[in-house]
Amino acid sequence: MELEAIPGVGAKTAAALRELDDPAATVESGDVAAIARAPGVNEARAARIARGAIRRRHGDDGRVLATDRARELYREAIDLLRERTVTDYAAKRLETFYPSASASRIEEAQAFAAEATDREPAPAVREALADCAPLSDPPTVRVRDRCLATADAETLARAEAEVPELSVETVEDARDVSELGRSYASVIVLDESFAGLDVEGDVSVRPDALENPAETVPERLLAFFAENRERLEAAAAVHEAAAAAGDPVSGGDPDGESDAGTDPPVETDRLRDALSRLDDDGTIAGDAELDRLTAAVDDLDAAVSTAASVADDRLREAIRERDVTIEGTDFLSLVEQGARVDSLLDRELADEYDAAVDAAREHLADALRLEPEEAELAERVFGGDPSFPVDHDESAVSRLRTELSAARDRRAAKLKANLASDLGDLREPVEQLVRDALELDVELAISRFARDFDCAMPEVVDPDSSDPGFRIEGGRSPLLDVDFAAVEPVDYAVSGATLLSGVNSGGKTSTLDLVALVVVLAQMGLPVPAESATVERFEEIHYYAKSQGTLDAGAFEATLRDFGDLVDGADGRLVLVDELESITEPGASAKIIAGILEALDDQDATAVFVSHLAREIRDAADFEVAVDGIEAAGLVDGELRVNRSPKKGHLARSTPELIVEKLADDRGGEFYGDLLEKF
Ligand SMILES: Nc1ncnc2c1ncn2[C@@H]1O[C@H](COP(=O)(O)OP(=O)(O)OP(=O)(O)O)[C@@H](O)[C@H]1O
Repeated sequence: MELEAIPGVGAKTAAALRELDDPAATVESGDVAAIARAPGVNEARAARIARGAIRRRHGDDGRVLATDRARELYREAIDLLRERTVTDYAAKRLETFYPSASASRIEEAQAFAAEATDREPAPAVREALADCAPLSDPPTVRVRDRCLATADAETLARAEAEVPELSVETVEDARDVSELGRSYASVIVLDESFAGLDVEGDVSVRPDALENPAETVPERLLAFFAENRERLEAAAAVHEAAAAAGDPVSGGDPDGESDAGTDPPVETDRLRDALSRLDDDGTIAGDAELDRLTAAVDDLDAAVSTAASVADDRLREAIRERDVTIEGTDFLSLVEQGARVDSLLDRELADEYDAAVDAAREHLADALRLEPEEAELAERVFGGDPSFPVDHDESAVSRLRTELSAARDRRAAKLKANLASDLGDLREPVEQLVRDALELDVELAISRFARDFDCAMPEVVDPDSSDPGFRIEGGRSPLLDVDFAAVEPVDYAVSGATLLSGVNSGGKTSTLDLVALVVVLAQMGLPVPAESATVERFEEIHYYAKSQGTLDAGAFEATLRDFGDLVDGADGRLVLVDELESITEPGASAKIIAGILEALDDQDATAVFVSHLAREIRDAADFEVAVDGIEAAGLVDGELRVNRSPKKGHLARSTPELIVEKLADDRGGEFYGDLLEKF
């Protein structure tokens, strides 16, 4: 696939995406986190790219949201969903849902949403999701004790690109290799031509080394798992919590094409076991023998010096308690030549000296927890010529250190290789494990949204169906300034162009918001806050909010031009307009609105114009304008009692009319009666 063919992907972004393992498949997968691994692509951008790929797949290049207010409503819908996510990932991923005019896209999203709404949002799962995040790639680890070697320039370039962790050295012959063997603990020769090579040291010829990075640089895998430990444990916990809640994470994928199977892609116990063998810095953890050898190397110098002190103390004590007879000649030589007492020690305190040396050896072996064969080496550290304080043999210490370090490195390398081989099997499945957990957050957000606002999956019908326009039953807008529990259900259906009249604060604007929200959500493929809804698949949604007061001539002209464009090819459009009359004086407004309505009606657009001038517009129109009304049942204690569902074919009485009527009833008299007649 040409990446540049995706809407919104230019040459630069395409170049960044090509850095991904499988750019086309990743972009197509809709996996926002995976796309965001491309250099310089953040998650918001990744969501746009994923959306672009969806559009391309469905040949969906239209823009349904045609006005600022329509876009605002979409943002509000997205916000309601995002508030219900736990992870940042899910919040971004929700942005791949957009109102579409493509039947196949809506169906695809509906299938995903339908499965999502079946999910039971269990609190334990939400809790487990808190630490979930997409996997990240750790920075390249440099491994200094191993190198790759080749005589071939091409192999060299490939090796440098594929195994940045290791130095790649050029060799021409066995001598070069043997030279490397002296500088590196191990050398891996990549050329077949060196097969059968017999040089000293840990040198192997492995032409397939680049194909098996897990073997060549187990550190890479270990670093990956160490870096992602918390995320992996969190993802495992999500799977377990979901299974415990009786709603296991299935291997759903972001395209909504779920596949069967409810077992997590990785046995979580196996993953935990592997992780427990790994330290946070990518080294081996939890191996007693490795810990012993590491500590022995680290503590060697300190242990030698305490062992010497132990011997000194023993000897000091022994000397203090002994009467030493010293011959005159010895005494003379001591006094005259400053001779050392070593000879005396040897002669007079040989047993005590031996006991002190034994104590030092024992201490060293105990302190370093040495194995018998190591202890043999350690014995040589003490026991040279008698001296006080007791001396140790530095070269024996150094030999012991070399032995212990080599044993430690051998042990670590073996464990690393074993662990890397276990982790290698998990590398792919854990990607799925984490992705499924994060996708579950998306699903649960949709499910919670649907539950919180008593949603139903709408029917989205073809524009040329027998039932175009929209029909909402029991719609309750979550965008109102009242508690959702207090929102009164609204039934409203419109096919063609209609005026919506009604008392002040009757809920006209709220009705437009509800219609826009339901249509936007329906075309996103999501459930809508209504008992049921049928919505035409609109090409475009034009929602104009109430204008703030009269416009000056220039702004008025611009607005009129907008509407001129709007009525041009209006077929398939949903037009929602709130009190357009306020843009200019009432008389002119009525004529303009009548004209626009007429043009829209002619073209089979669906339109709702909220207006207080319904009567005047109807009078100014050359066709039978449909008028619906939000009716007040009356004024009770100065409060309006409103039936929130617009009544079809009904011009609602205005608030002033209601008040005059009330006065006529309450007060009686000619004036109020005459006034009422004028309405
Ligand atoms: N379905 C509903 N359930 C409960 N309250 C509602 C509902 N619809 C509207 N309201 C309440 O009525 C208030 C006024 O609604 P809205 O602004 O939609 O009326 P309006 O008819 O457009 O008013 P105006 O003619 O002044 O523009 C809202 O702020 C909300 O508190």
